[in-house]
Amino acid sequence: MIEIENVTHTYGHGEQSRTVLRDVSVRISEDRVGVIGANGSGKSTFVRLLNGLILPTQGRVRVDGLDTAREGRKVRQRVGFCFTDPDAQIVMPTVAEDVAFGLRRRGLSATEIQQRVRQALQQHGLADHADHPAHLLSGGQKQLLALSAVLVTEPSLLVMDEPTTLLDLRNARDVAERVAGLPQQVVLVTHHLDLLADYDRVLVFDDTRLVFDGTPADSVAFYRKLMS
Ligand SMILES: Nc1ncnc2c1ncn2[C@@H]1O[C@H](COP(=O)(O)OP(=O)(O)OP(=O)(O)O)[C@@H](O)[C@H]1O
Repeated sequence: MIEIENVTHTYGHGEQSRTVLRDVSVRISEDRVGVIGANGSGKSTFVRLLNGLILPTQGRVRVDGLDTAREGRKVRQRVGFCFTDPDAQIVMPTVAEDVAFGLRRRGLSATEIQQRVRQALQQHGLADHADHPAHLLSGGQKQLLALSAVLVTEPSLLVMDEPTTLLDLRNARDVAERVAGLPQQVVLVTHHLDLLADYDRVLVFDDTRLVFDGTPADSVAFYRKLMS
């Protein structure tokens, strides 16, 4: 369960400050939740609140009862985050090392780590690339690597901020289909509205506010009208 209570977020201080989210309150228990809205409307800021990457200036964010401001480490163990650009997430030289990186400090044996890494790579079509240099993968493969590196840690919530924006249509569909089949709760920010057709709920942001909250069809219709 995600609970957002009266959250306002302001970047910077004084004259340079900029409020980008205003008084957002929402409780999310559905498995598949989309987040849409114009550029700069506050979507990324909203989802970054969910794993404590950003702390609210006012209000409170809780994930499974854990306050992100007080229990950031525990929250981050539960909440996996995928960015638009997988290069921002790839930290190790080879594919297998990168997936293993997220498992450090989890108290697992080397054998367990190897097993989990092998399984994650198999699940996401990277089994043949385990020893390849990560930076030489294609864009689509890099996003699958980023996804594998997050999922290997077995989060209960997966937050994705426009993970298909840099991908061609085939790779975008591939990522979306993999995400659809996951056991995790998923919160997906996207401008690819068709990816949300089967989602349980879609939130629409506009100019710092959560302005609509409904089914994919209703939310997309609202958003299209907003943009016309
Ligand atoms: N670190 C920051 N410091 C100051 N302003 C920021 C920072 N990050 C984002 N902003 C501003 O906050 C506003 C909301 O940004 P945010 O990235 O949350 O929007 P978004 O809806 O995700 O946009 P997009 O669809 O373009 O990714 C934007 O005007 C942006 O310039």
